[in-house]
Amino acid sequence: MIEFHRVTKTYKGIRALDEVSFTVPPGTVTGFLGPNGAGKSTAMRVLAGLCRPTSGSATVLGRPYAELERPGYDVGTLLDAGAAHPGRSGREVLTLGAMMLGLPGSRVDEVLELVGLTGKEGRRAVGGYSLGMRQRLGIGHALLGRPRALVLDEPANGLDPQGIQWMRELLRGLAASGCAVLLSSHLLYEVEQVADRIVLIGGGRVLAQGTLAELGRGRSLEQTFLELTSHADRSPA
Ligand SMILES: Nc1ncnc2c1ncn2[C@@H]1O[C@H](COP(=O)(O)OP(=O)(O)OP(=O)(O)O)[C@@H](O)[C@H]1O
Repeated sequence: MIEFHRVTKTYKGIRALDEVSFTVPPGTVTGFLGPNGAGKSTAMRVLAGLCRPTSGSATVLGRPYAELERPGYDVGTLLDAGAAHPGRSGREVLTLGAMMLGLPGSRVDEVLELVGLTGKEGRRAVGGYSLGMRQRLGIGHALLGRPRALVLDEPANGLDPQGIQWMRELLRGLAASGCAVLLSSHLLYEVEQVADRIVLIGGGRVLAQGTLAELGRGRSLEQTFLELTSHADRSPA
């Protein structure tokens, strides 16, 4: 379970998040949507312990990230596909991640297979990877510890149609095994295919949340998105 409880985050003069509350239940994929600058990445960074909320709490399995005893096994995150060192190979990036979690080398092979970076691709330097390959590596890194919650910031960017289909099946499979998946994306059609629930934010506030059917009431997700976000202004910090 992922839970945001009245999370506010202000930067100098900017209220990036304003009393944001929602949950991502286990066994679901929750699509996290909002226009550019809505606050999605900030919320995910707060959840992953990369920045502190000004007030409120964001928790995984009932605890803030910093208080998790085995964070790599509790929550996997992909927040920036460009974060891996460009001089390391994909296999080296995953090997370092596995070592930090105390996982055997066989888990690296499993994950390389899972994300389709086997053989030569796994041995290439990440600096030479396409965006789609970096996303696959980032998803693999997030999955190393078979976490019970997964936080993915725009993982479909750069994936080709096969890659998008692969990711859709992967996320549905993870949710079926009980994982709580929070997925941000601007690809509304894709979110419609994979998500059980939607949280829509704009101007740092939750504008709507619920199942696709509850939000849409017969409209497409795109129509709902455009209608609800057209007047979302940010309140002053
Ligand atoms: N480190 C920072 N310092 C100051 N302002 C920031 C910082 N990070 C984010 N912001 C501001 O917080 C607001 C929310 O940004 P955020 O990146 O969370 O939005 P987003 O929904 O992820 O956008 P996008 O869809 O464009 O990725 C924006 O106004 C942004 O400029």
